[in-house]
Amino acid sequence: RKLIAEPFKIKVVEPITMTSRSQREHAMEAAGYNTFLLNSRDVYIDLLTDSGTSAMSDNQWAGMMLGDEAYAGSANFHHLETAVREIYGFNYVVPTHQGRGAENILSRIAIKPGDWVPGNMYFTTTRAHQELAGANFADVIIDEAHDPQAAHPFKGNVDLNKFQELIDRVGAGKIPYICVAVTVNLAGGQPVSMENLREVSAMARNHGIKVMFDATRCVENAYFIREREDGYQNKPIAEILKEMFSYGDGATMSGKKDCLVNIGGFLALNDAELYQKATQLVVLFEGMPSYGGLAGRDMEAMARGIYESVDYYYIQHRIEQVRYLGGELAKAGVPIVEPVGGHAVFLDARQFLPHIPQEQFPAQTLAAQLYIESGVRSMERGIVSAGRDKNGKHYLPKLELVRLTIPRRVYTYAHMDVVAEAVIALFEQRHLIKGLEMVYEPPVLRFFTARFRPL
Ligand SMILES: CC1=C(O)/C(=C\N=C(/C)C(=O)O)C(COP(=O)(O)O)=CN1
Repeated sequence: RKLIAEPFKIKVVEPITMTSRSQREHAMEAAGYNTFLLNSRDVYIDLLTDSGTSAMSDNQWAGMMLGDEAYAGSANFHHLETAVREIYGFNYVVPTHQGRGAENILSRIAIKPGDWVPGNMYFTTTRAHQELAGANFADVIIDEAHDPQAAHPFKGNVDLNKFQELIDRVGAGKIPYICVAVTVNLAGGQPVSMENLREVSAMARNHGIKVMFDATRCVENAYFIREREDGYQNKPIAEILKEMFSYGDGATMSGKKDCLVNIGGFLALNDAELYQKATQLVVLFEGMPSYGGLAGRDMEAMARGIYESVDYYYIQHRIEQVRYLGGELAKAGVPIVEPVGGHAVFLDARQFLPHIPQEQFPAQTLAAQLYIESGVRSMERGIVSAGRDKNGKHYLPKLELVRLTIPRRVYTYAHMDVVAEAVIALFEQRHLIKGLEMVYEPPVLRFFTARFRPL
């Protein structure tokens, strides 16, 4: 594969340092074998998340100097509003401090206790806010999404039969909206096809059910449509994105991913009445509707990031770099989720460590061991992230994954090679790896602060 050179040159660098194995063993033990609890200074290559960890451009940094910090009516808010209207096509924008700020508001204004919210697989904070507002989450993603080896080109697709079955079972009146994530993080950064969006939108609208996107990685989704769907081969990314969102009524957005900022998000809506309800709540949780918990400079950086994110050469490099890492691992026989997703390579911890039962947290174990081996930080996306159901039983997800999440415009191919070498070295000695037991379990979103020790 001919490497696609970075479509940027480096102007500022942030030195990174390598630690010794004994330093890493002590750091991992002190962090309770939870990579979320490691200190950044002890991490060599940080693949914990692509959220808020991307590099801003000189254009965005210039925007930071143009912060209109007026409490109300900031010029930067109007820039953000214009960018959302132009690029995503939604009428109204409510800025929030990040994605979950928007999820909180959407859930509270749209959900009544006892409602059902179907979605293409769950995401942790999204489902938490839906359940907090009294909804039941229903997974309506196609079966292939739960099979790490299924090579379906659009594993994020909604299974229309599952959606219809839910409507028949609970009634459309109990379903305020369907949440369509583009891409699907926990399935492995998997996209939804335009055809599926069209069909989901038609079915939802026939029943008076709204379509709300989780737009967090929507540009990556647009790239996969351009690459894999007939009729979209040479369409500009911005045009594909606009069509995607034309099938929905709004979106929650974590700007910390595809808007290329370190903090920021928004709730976008088309319905004036819903927007009015959102403005009544945003003042309670985030701030005035014209800043929503963000400084003017942050809104400016996000507005500029929205325009930059639809540049073909930027997104082509981003996706191909992730795919390069996946390819290096697959070539060495390391089990990964196929096809390689948009923002990360997901190691299949079940196949990597078949001798470790799910109750001994194989993905948590693998992430901890990879850090000790190499200083590379990754994230557990398995039974620990899935948490417990209302009756206190562990959810037992089919996907027990370790996510190697690639920040945007931060690492080079040399870093990808170092990561691949480390994972392959660990794979060759995988039979020596032992499981973990959980010694501290928080009640909500336990994966952030849970602690473990080796068995
Ligand atoms: C698909 C999706 C996400 O991936 C997401 C946050 N993701 C994180 C933090 C991640 O590491 O994947 C959020 C929440 O966004 P927030 O971290 O509050 O800006 C919503 N939807």
